[in-house]
This record gives sequence, C-alpha cells and structure tokens, in this order.
Amino acid sequence: MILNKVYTLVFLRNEQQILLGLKKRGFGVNKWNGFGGKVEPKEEILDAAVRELKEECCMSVRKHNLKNIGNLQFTFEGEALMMDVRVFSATSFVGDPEETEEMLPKWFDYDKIPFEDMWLDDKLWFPYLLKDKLFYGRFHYQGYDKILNYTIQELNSMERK
Ligand SMILES: Nc1ncnc2c1[nH]c(=O)n2[C@H]1C[C@H](O)[C@@H](COP(=O)(O)OP(=O)(O)OP(=O)(O)O)O1
Repeated sequence: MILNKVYTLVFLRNEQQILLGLKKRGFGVNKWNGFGGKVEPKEEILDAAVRELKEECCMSVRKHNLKNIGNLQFTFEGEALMMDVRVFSATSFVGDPEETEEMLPKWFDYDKIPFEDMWLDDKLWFPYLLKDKLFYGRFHYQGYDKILNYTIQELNSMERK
C-alpha cells in the first residue's frame, strides 16, 4: 500500500522576479525551491501553505491570494510513499524576505532561475508556472538525482474529480 503525504509549495512573484529559498537542512538541502512543507493532520492545505511561507521566509500571504497552479506527485523506487505536492503562486503578499533556520530567500530574475541547483524535475514544469498555465506532473525517482519516468500535462482547471 502506498502512503500519500500532502505538501505545499508556494512561489511569490512580481513582474520581474520570483522568490526562491535555499534549503539549509533536511530534505532537499542545498537546493533552491519555493517555500512549503508537510500539511499537518487536520490542517487545511491553504493554512499549511500560509504557515510554511511565514515559518520559512517570514513572508505573509492571505489565503485568497494563493492561486493553486499545479499538482506534483513524486514516488521513489523501492519506497511506498507518494509525495503529493500542491503548488501555489501569489503576486500579492506582505513583508521583506528574511533568512530563517530552514531557508535563505533570494529574488531571481525570470531568466536567471538556478535550475542546476534545483530539483531535477523543476526545469520540466517551471515553463508552465512561468506562463501562468495550470499543470499536473508525476515523477518517479531513483534516489533523489535520477528521474526514471515522468508525465506532465497542462490542465484546464485544478478542480479534483
Ligand atoms: N522534487 C521536488 N521538486 C520540487 N519541490 C519538491 C520536490 N520534492 C519536494 O519535497 N518538494 C517540495 C515540497 C515541499 O515544499 C518541500 C519539502 O518539504 P519539507 O521541507 O520536507 O517539509 P517540512 O514540513 O518543512 O519539513 P521539516 O524539515 O520542517 O520537518 O519541498
């Protein structure tokens, strides 16, 4: 039986730049990514997204300003776990990004996104994010540095059937 764990992943954006954070510890250490983490038991997904963003880079966003733009599912060869990552984007937010014990935030121009220091899958679905398209991706990894197979598609809506 596969254990399904839900995660959030939030990207703050403006006209010229996107905010990424360098993970300082734990899963994905030394990779640039959006901000997010595990949804706690009984926690609403949007509440988790707001909480993780605040915890990881001290930025505040209102739930209604979070747009669900994607869903990423990750499995790992030999592991009975599926990471079900709900991806959000926001252009309205409050605060100045601050380094925390988990993340070092930095704004990146859209043509300078550091894909070589990000998860391998990111460069496959970022084009959807950057063009404001909704997307679904499924990636099966061997370890954390090799994708054995994947599918990715544009969606018309994020509604779950
Ligand atoms: N392959 C890939 N591409 C893009 N983004 C991700 C992955 N794998 C991932 O896990 N992620 C994202 C999903 C989450 O936003 C984070 C991982 O969350 P994590 O840091 O493990 O969760 P926390 O709840 O913050 O963990 P603690 O360290 O606080 O226990 O990366």
